[in-house]
Amino acid sequence: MAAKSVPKLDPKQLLKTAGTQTADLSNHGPSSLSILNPSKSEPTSPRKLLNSAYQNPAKHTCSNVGNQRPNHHRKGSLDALPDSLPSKAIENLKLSPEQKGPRSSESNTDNEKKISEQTSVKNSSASANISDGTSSFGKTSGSAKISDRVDFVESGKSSMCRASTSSDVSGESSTGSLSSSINKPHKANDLRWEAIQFVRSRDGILGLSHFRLLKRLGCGDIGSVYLSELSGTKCYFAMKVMDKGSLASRKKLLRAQTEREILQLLDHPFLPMLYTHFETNKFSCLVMEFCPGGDLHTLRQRQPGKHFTEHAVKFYVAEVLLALEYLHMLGVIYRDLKPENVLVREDGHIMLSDFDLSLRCVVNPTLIKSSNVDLESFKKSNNQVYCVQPVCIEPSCIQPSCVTPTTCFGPRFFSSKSKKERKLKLEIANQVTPLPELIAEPTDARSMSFVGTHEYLAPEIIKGEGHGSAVDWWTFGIFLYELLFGKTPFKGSGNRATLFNVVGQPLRFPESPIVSFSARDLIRGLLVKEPQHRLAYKRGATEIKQHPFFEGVNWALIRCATPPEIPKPVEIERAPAPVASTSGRVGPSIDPEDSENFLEFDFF
Ligand SMILES: Nc1ncnc2c1ncn2[C@@H]1O[C@H](COP(=O)(O)OP(=O)(O)OP(=O)(O)O)[C@@H](O)[C@H]1O
Repeated sequence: MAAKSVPKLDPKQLLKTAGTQTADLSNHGPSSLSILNPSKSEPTSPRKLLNSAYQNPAKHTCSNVGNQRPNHHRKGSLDALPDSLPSKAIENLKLSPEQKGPRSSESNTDNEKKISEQTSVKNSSASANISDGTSSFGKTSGSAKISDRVDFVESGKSSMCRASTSSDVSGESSTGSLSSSINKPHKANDLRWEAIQFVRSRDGILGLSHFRLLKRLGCGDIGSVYLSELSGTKCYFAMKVMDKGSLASRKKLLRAQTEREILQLLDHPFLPMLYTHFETNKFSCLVMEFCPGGDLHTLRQRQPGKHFTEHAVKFYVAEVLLALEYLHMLGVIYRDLKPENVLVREDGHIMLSDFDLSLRCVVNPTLIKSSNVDLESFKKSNNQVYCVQPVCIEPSCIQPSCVTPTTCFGPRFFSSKSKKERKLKLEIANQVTPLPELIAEPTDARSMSFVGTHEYLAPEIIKGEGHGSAVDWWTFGIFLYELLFGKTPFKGSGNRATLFNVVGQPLRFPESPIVSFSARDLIRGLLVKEPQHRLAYKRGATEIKQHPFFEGVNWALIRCATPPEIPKPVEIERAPAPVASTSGRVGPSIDPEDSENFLEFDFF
């Protein structure tokens, strides 16, 4: 599913055409927020922008993707373009460098160019460098060039990483299972994890030749995903294989890098586990958990009436909500929620996949409500607010905000009181009051990018007003609607009509199936066109969790709840390697240097 940018449309014109006024389109959101680290790129003409941002779908067809909707241009595509771009859209595209987000609309081809230049420089230099996808997060410190996550990268032969973050690391990562399980504590007892660690400690390095590629599971805009076995272990993985040459020529290196960096951060039951990442001369490979249950879009098609029961929906969306909350806490705005990207794991629980459209930004978790003491009186007496250190810093975005000046690392609510008094008060608080409420989500981040899937695009993205984490709550509302009703609420006859509907048409519910009041009320709260009035805008996922729709959900134990459906065990065919291409080779074959198996791949 190709990620595409779509031109910004003039909101007023959109409204005029749509003929309905449900949103205050002149509202441009909080004005105090600005985009950091502006792009240095020159103004780009709309067509040029689109040409670079969109790839001709015909060039990148994927013959074996089973889960695509009939409307396969679900992300922005050329057929969404108005015949003549409104002047505002053109203005938008000519924003001064200060106003542009570096990844905006993927229009920032210069940025990607830089990456690609850096890559080629690195390619020609020492081949033993090890890339560290996560080290860019430490950039603000200016010194941390080696992160504790280097062990996820098996080889740096031709790293896609920025030179400044990887060039100091050389040699094979000195990983052991100890450091690995520190990085991913939830995987300490995972057999697949242990198998990877075992092979790595035995052979020193992991590469393509350690895997048998059994079957292509699907392909996306930046690579193909293969079911693969770590040879001789009966441990199965989903391996995403990306052709680096193709990524560079299509200016997708940055997207691939973003996805890898985000995957390296994750350790959550409803998000993919990246077991390892390695590079060959031609390919960049991500080895992830394999989800045999397919995706929720395909699963929905198999339900009676092509929609899930409310009970099942509650389960799936609750898990997705937790995954989004975790991502936001890491400073990741997901931006691409849709049933196709929610995979079903072996145990029936979900796994959110596909992070190449995600945006990383700064977060400043903030305590907004203490359980037993009024925050204002804290501020008066202590002038301190509970704030946790930002988790990550993406050079390409975004202004965060902590609502008040903060003292980081730990609550110091009672500094003026004696130790004894403080202890007592804390004990009482712990007994009788709910947990403190902490915002750890980038609710104020703003990006000007134009990415997503038409039916799921938030109005503020379409209007080009800048967007933040509230876009994930909009998409969450559309997602909830689609699972319940079997269709999305604003779908028009074509992509362009859909965009108009999203911005201008009011939300309506079909008469059937009958859906509870609380479900409709939650959808109404989420699908508010103005992000600042949308549910969860201020306090993030907490607001949604407290909605009556989720009454009875045990958030802490949801991973132990029984899923609505457990996938049938997959018969893993012992297909003899190599996997030959089925539809004529599109991508290059792997040469002997890349793999002893001489595999051939289809790409894109
Ligand atoms: N961990 C996994 N387990 C099972 N199948 C997977 C897994 N990851 C991906 N797939 C399958 O491979 C397909 C391609 O996935 P991929 O993430 O590369 O692209 P995509 O979701 O189509 O979107 P995009 O074009 O934005 O990258 C998916 O549609 C899915 O069916």
